[in-house]
Amino acid sequence: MTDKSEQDRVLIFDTTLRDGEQSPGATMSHEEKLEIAEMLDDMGVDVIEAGFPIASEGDFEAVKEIAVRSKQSTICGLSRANFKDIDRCYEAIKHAGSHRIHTFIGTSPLHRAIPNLTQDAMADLIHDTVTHARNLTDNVQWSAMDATRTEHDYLCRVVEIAINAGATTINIPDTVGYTAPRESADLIRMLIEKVPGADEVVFSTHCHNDLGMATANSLAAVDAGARQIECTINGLGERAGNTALEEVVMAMRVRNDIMPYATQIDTKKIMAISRRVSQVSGFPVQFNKAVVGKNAFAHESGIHQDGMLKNAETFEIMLPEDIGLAASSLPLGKHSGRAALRDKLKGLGYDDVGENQLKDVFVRFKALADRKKEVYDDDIIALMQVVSGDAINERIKLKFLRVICGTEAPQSADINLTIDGVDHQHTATGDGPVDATFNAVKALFPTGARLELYQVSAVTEGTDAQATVSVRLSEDGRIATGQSSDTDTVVASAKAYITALNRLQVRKKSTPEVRYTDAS
Ligand SMILES: CC(=O)SCCNC(=O)CCNC(=O)[C@H](O)C(C)(C)COP(=O)(O)OP(=O)(O)OC[C@H]1O[C@@H](n2cnc3c(N)ncnc32)[C@H](O)[C@@H]1OP(=O)(O)O
Ligand SMILES: CC(C)C(=O)C(=O)O
Ligand SMILES: [Mg+2]
Repeated sequence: MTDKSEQDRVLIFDTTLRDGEQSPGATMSHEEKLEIAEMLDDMGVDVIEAGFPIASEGDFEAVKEIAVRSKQSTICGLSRANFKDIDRCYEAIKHAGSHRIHTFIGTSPLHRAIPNLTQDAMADLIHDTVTHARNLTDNVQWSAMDATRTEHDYLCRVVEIAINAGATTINIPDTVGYTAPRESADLIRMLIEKVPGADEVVFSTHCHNDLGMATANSLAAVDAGARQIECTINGLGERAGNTALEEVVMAMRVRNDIMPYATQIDTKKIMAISRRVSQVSGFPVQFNKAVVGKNAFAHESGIHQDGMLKNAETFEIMLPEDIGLAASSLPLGKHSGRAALRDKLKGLGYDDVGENQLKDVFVRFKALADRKKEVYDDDIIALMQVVSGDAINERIKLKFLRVICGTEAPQSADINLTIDGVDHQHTATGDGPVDATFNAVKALFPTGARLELYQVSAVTEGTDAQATVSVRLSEDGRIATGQSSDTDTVVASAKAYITALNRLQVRKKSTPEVRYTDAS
């Protein structure tokens, strides 16, 4: 493999604050833009496109302040092909230690029709505007909007004009995400080969993701000679978005054997900025998004978890730490196996779980996982409590429970308990479904037990969370507590109440009479 210092440098041009912000609904506040710009600067982005200064007073002020505060990144602003835009852009970016004017115009037949310009008239406009920009600064980027749908001859002609007028970066955007990897590479290669002066400038690629090929198209362009990738955090941007920064950067890092290019991005900062951009833009990152998705380093299925526990390289091609993630995760769910459960129990401090107990908890875990999307740590702890509590005494067992509740009183509970091996059934009413359930239990197993405490807590997240119910009963100075977890709060309440009753029986010598003996 080539030494890093000898590898071709690919510049990372981030346009989260310009193209990214153009996504409907992604508008960021002034302070949020400053914060994101600072994070981009810190992570080593070469060029930050901070905004479109002519667009609004707010955009102008944001670009200006980002320029003032910039440390190492070049600060760039966008402008159309007219002097007014370019002047306004320069006013905003000139405060940066390193700044760039980015000017563009749509060169394809469809886009030439927007300002209604002939090929020649547009060529003249490009010459004049790039020259104007170059008179203001020596760092000028020119973009041929919709380049991938522009006639090749015309594209060569206007690229040459822009170079001769002083552009230092030539950007070849796939504005509507229309190209494909081979074509993307061929276009850049063709321009570099054919346009006089092409070797004097940096060719840049700016891809959109309408067909899901933005990352592939950008990397193909780099392979053909482009040395700047325009991208955004989380792929934010117009319509289906832009090339995602984290994807191209990590692709070149992970597959450096076949893409021997270097960037100066501190990849450990990827996760933090991804989360922040998601928060400030209000655009959630899809769970299975490459590199930064919630599931990108998570494995739920048993075979994968087993593999991961034996060697993480079996199912992961990059280290989570390399993108700033503490560790991979092995969330437990219905597809998980014993290996992951054992590992989880260990992690939770259950070091001495024997094979039989593991078997028992695994059966309960699978049953729970069938009812829940994800089984959380607290679910496992709750299961372990049930497993160890079960061994104590189970005179009373819950066999069946159905409650009727809602706005119309009275609420009722139809319960079937197995008491000392015999089934008993009773229906009771009460002030709410839990009260009705407790009344039904009391009717079947009458004791003098007093309810001292009833507490519900949602131990896991979501509407399918497990509720943990704690019940404390007292009788003749003796106290017993029961705790149970279930996705159904009333079921958890019944089980907790019964556990407490069972424990109370262990603590007293006499056993009460059972009032109802026949299950219906
Ligand atoms: C592919 C891209 O991402 S391009 C960037 C897109 N981003 C944006 O448009 C966001 C910021 N835009 C804005 O705030 C506004 O559109 C402004 C301030 C730039 C212009 O606003 P308005 O003057 O009201 O014009 P409007 O938006 O209605 O139309 C765009 C005008 O710019 C012209 N235009 C579009 N692109 C260019 C260009 N590259 N160079 C010169 N003129 C252009 C259009 O022909 C049209 O001109 P017309 O009004 O003479 O018909
Ligand atoms: C302004 C240009 C570079 C653009 O965003 C595009 O063509 O997609
Ligand atoms: Mg764009």
